[in-house]
Amino acid sequence: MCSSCNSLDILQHEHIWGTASCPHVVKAPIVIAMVGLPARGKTYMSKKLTRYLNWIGIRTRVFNVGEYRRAATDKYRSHDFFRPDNKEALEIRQKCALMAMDDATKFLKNGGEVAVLDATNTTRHRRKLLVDMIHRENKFKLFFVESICDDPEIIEANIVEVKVCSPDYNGMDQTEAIADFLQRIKHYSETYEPLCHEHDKDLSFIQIFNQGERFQVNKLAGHLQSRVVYYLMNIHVLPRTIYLTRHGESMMNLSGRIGGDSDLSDRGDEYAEALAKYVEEEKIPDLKVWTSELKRTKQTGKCLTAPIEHWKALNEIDAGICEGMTYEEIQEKYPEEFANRDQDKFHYRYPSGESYQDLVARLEPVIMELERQENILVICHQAVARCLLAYFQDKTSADLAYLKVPLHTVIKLTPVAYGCKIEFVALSVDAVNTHRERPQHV
Ligand SMILES: O=c1[nH]cnc2c1c(-c1ccc(Br)cc1)cn2-c1ccccc1
Ligand SMILES: O=P(O)(O)OC[C@H]1O[C@](O)(CO)[C@@H](O)[C@@H]1O
Repeated sequence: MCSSCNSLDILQHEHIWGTASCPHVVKAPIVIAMVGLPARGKTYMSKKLTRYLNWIGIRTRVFNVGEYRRAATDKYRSHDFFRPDNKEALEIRQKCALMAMDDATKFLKNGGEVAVLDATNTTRHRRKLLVDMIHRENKFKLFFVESICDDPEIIEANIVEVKVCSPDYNGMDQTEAIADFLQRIKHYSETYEPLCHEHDKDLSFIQIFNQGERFQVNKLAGHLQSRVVYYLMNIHVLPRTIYLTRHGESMMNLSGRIGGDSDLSDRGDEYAEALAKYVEEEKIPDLKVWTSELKRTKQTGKCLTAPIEHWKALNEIDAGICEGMTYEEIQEKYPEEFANRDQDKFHYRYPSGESYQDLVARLEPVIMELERQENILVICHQAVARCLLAYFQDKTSADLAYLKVPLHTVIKLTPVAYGCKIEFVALSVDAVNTHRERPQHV
C-alpha cells in the first residue's frame, strides 16, 4: 500500500526510487519555468541554477526557447517579429515553445531530474498551457521563477552585456541593437501578465524583484523547490573576484605522501611570502581569507594582513586507511582499492575515508557562503580545489576528479555575463607536481 496515495500497486509507484508516475514521490522530476520580460536575467538564472543543481548531483538541463526560435527561422530581421499582431511569427514562436517543452519532457522521461524552461512565459494563457501539458499529462512538478525588474539601468546593463552580442544582432551596431531590443521588450510588455496571488494561488512560484532585493514565494511544493529558493536568495551580481589556491608545498608533498597534517616545506614557506606579495599588489578591496583547519593552509596564510577564517569543511579529502601513504604503497598494499579508484575516481570512497562525491556534499555550504560573499581568497587543497573549480567552471563529475590544480598557483575567478573568467597565476616558487594523470587503460 502506498502510504501517500493509498495505491495498492506499489510496483507502479517505486516510492523509494522516485518516479514521475506518482506525484507524491520525493524525487518527482520537475520543470522550472522562468517568467519575465526580456533582459530580466532569466537566462542568467537558468544557467547559474542549472550549474549549481548539476554540481550537487541533480541531473538538470536548460531548454532555451530563443535558441529553438533562432533554429526555426533564418536571419532575425527586427523587433517586428515580436509584434503581438504578427500572426506568422506567433505561429513560429508557439511551435518553438512546444518543441522546447517536448524536448524537456523527453529529458525528464529519460532520467533527467530538473528541466529549466528558459522562456518569457509572460501570459496566463501560456502558463496555463504549461500547467496542462506538464502537470496533467506527465505528472511532473511545475515551479515558476519570475524575475521582475523595472530599474532601467539594470535592464540596459543586461542588454549591453549579453544581448547586443546575441546572434540576433550579428552585424548590427550596438546603438541599433539596443534600440531594437528595447522595442522587443515593449511588444512583450503589451501582453505581460505577471504572476499574482489572486489568479495563481494554486501555482508554486517565486517572484524576484530587482535582482534579489525582495522575494515573494507561493506554495513551495517539495525539498528541491526549497533548495532552489534558498540558492536564488543567496546569489548576487555585484562584481567581485574569488582567488583560489592550494597551500604551499608541504613535507608530505615532498615525500609523495597523501593526506596527513604536515608543516610547509622551505619552498612552501617561500610561497606563503610570495602569495602575500601577490595579494598586496592586487590591491583587493575588503578581502577575506578562508583556510582549512589543517596546518599547511594556515601556515600559507601567515603573511597575509586580511582577516582569516578557518573552515573544517575545506579540509582535504580523507583518504581513510590510505592516509600518509604514497600511491605506489597503496597499489602495493591495496591493489583492489587502487584499481577501483582508477575505475571511477569521483564515486570511489577510500575505506574509512571519503569520495569526491562526499567532498562535494561537504563543500556545498562553502559554495553557498562564497555566493553570498564578495572578494575572497580560499587557501585549500588539491581535491577540494578541484571540487570548487568544477562548480565555477561547470565541469562534469568525471572531469572534476582530474582537474589540474598545481601547487604555488593562484586561480583568479571573475564572474562575467553567464559564466566565469579564469586565470592561472603561477607564482615563481618551484614545487613538486602532485597531479596523478587519469590512467589510459580505463
Ligand atoms: O534581475 C535581473 N535583471 C536583469 N539582468 C539580470 C538580473 C539578474 C538577477 C536576477 C535574479 C537574481 Br536572485 C539575481 C540576479 C541577473 N541579471 C544578469 C546579470 C548578468 C548578465 C545578464 C543578466
Ligand atoms: O584525488 P587525488 O588525485 O589523489 O588528489 C587528492 C590528494 O592530493 C593531496 O592533497 C596531495 O597529494 C592529498 O592529500 C590528497 O589525497
